[in-house]
Amino acid sequence: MEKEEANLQRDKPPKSLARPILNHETSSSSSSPELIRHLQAAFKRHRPLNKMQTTTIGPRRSVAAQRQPSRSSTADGQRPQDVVSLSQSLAANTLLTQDSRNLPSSSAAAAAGESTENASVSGTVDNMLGGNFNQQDRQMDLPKPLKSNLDIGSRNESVSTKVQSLVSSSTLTSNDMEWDATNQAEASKHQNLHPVDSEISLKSEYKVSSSLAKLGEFRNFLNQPASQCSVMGSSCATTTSIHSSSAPMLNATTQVSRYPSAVPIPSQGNLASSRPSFKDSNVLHANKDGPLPEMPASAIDQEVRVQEPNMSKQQQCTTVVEPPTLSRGSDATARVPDDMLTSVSSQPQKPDKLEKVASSKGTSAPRKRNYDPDLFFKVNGKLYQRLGKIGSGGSSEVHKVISSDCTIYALKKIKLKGRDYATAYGFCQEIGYLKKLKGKTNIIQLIDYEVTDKALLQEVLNGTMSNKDARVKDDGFIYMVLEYGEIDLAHMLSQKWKEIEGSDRTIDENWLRFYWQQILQAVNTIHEERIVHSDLKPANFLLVRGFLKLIDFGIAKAINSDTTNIQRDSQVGTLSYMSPEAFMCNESDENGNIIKCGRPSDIWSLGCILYQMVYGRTPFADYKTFWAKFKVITDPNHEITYTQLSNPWLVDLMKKCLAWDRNQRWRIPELLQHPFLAPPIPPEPRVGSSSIQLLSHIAECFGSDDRVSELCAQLKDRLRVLGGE
Ligand SMILES: Nc1ncnc2c1ncn2[C@@H]1O[C@H](COP(=O)(O)OP(=O)(O)OP(=O)(O)O)[C@@H](O)[C@H]1O
Repeated sequence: MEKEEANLQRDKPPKSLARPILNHETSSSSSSPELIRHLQAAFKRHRPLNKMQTTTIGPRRSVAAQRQPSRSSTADGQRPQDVVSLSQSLAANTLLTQDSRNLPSSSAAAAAGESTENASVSGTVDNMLGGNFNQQDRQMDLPKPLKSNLDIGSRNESVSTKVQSLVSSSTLTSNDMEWDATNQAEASKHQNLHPVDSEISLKSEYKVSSSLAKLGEFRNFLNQPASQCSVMGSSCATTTSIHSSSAPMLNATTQVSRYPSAVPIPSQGNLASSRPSFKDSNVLHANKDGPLPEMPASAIDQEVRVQEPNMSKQQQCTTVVEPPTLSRGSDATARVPDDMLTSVSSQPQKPDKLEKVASSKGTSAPRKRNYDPDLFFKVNGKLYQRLGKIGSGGSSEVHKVISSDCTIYALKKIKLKGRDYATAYGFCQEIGYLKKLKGKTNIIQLIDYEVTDKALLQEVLNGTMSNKDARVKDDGFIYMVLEYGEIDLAHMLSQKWKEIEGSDRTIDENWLRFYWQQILQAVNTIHEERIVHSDLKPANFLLVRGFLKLIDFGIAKAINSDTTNIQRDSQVGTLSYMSPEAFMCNESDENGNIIKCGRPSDIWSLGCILYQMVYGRTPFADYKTFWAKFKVITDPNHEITYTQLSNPWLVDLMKKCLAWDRNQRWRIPELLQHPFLAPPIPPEPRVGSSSIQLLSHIAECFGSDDRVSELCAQLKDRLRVLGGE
C-alpha cells in the first residue's frame, strides 16, 4: 500500500494526460479489495503543490474530460457491448461507497478547506474519481450539470452511488470507447495507478460528459469568432455568478478575475490539441455529447483559459446576480469589463429542462442548428445565451442574455404569428424608433435586431403597408437585442414605498427631483424627435448604469409633420396612466373636433407617474375597473385629490401635468423650469437705509475725529450706490 502511494507520488502522470484513475482497459483484472486499496491510496495522497493544487486561493477551474461527440445509442439500437450490468455496477458501487466513507478526515478537511477557498470553482471528473475527492469538493467544485446528474436518488454522501445511478441508465458509443481507451491507455503509461473499474469509469465518464453537454455548448458559443472571454486586470478578482431557478437554460457562472498575466483564450483554430490537463487547473473544458454538425472537431476541444492560479483571497470578490424573474433588484453589471479575465461555466436551471434537452439530443434526427434553441437565441447570426426571463409584456417576452463577448443584454422577442398585419407592423416600428433614437443616452439602445419576416421589415423601413388587413401566417418573430436595464422605476418605487410605509417619513424630495428630471429629459428627447410614446408608466423607465432610460416603443407613434397629434385606430396605453384624450381617442369633442392624442397625452401620463412617486399610488387607483376609470378620467369636472405637502410647488407641478384640458398642460421644457425642479434664487439682500443710518450714528459719536467723519461719509456714498438710492 505504501509502495503504491509512493508510486502515486513519484510517478504522477504528465498533467496533460491525467485522467480518472478508473481505467477501462485493465478493469477486468481489478478485484474489489484492490479497488478499495486504490481508492484509499488515492484519497490519502496529498496534493502536491503544483500549479493546480496550489495552496493559494486562486480559483480552480473545471477540467472536464474531452471526448468525441457521442450518441446515446448504437445504430442498431443495441446497447454497446461494454455497457456494464446493473449488478456489476451495484457491486462496485457498494465498494466505492464503503471507500468513500473511509475517507480520512484530514484529507477531507484539507480538501474542504481548499474547496472553501475556491468557492466558485468548477470541479472535474478527474477530481472526483481520482484522488483527493471529498464531499465538499463535489459540492463546491462540480459544475451543476455534473452535480445534477451525479446527485441522483437520495443524494447520499457517496460519489459511487451516483456513479452507479449513472451506470444504470447510460449507454456508450464506440466513439466514447475509443476515446476512453486511447486516453486511459495513454494515461496508464505514465502512472502507476491501478485501474479500478473500467465500466464504472466509462459510465461515469460518459454520463458526466453528457452532463457537460451544456457546458460544451456554452464553450462553443464562447468560441464564436467575436468571442474573447479571457480578459484581465491587475488588482481584483470578481466572480459573477448568475443563477436562475426558473429560466429554461443553463446557468452561467461568469467568473471574472483580475490578474497581471492572464492567458488569452486560444482562438478556435489553435485549440485542436488541447486536452484536459491537471496542470491547467484554471482551464475550463467542456464536453459535448451531441454532435455539432458545423463544428470542427477542434472546436469541441476548445478551452477557455481563465486565470492564473495563485491569486490571493483578498483579490477576489463575488457578486451573485439573481435573475430578474426572481427579483429585479440591484442586479449586477451589464458589461463585464474587458480588462477582466473571465471564465464561464454553465449549469442547468431546471432538471426537467435538462432532461428535455438531453432527450432531444438522444434522438437520431440530425440537428440543423449548431446550437440548442432552448438555451440560446440567435440574432443576425450571433448567439446569445439565455440567463433568465426578465418579464413578459402584453406582446413580448424579454430575456436576460449574455453575448459571446460576455456582455449582458435584454433580448425582446415578439411573436408575430396570428397577429394582424397592422399590429405586426406596429411592433416592427419599434425598431424604426429605436434606430432613430440611437445614441440618445436617455433612451434604451438597440444593439441588434432581426425580423424573420423580411418583407414586413422592409415595408416598415420603407414606410409602406401593403396588406393591412391580412394576418401574419408564418411563424415569424421580431428579436431585439437591447441594452440591459437593472431595475425599472416601478420596482424602485415599490421598494421606496416599502421603506417609507410604517415610518413617519415622506418621500425624499431630492430623490424625487433626481429621477423626475431624468424622466422629463427622456421624454423630452422623444418629443423633440416628434415621437409620442403613448405608454409612459414607471415600468417603462429602466435604470441603466445609474440613469433612467425609456423603453418600449411598441405603441409609440410618430407625429406627422403637418400636425401635432397622432392618429390612432384604438385606445392604447395602460389604464392607470391613460389621458382623457387617450380614452376618448377618435371621438368628437363638444366642438365636433375629432379627439386626438399628442405630446400632452404623454404629459398626463407623466403627471400620473409623479403622483405615484409622491403619494405611492396613481391618481385614479381607487377606481378599479375599466369603466370606473373611464368614467372618472373622462369627466372634466372630476377633481383629483392632492393631499397637502410641505412643498406647495410639488402639488402645483402635478396639477400642471394633470390638467384635464390638454391645452392647459405644460410642455416638457416648461416643466424642466418649474420651481420644484428649478427653485427661484432668492435676491441678494439689498443694502437698506438702516445701514446708512448706522453710519450716521457712528459719525456723530466720533464727530471730533475728522477722519472718522470722512470715512463714514465715503461708506454712506458707497452704500447708496450699491443700494440703488
Ligand atoms: N432593455 C431591457 N432591460 C431590462 N428589462 C427590460 C428591457 N426591456 C424590457 N424589459 C422588461 O420587460 C418588460 C416588458 O418589456 P416591454 O415593456 O418592452 O414589453 P411589452 O410587450 O411592450 O410590454 P407591455 O405591453 O407590458 O408594455 C418590461 O416591463 C421590463 O421589465
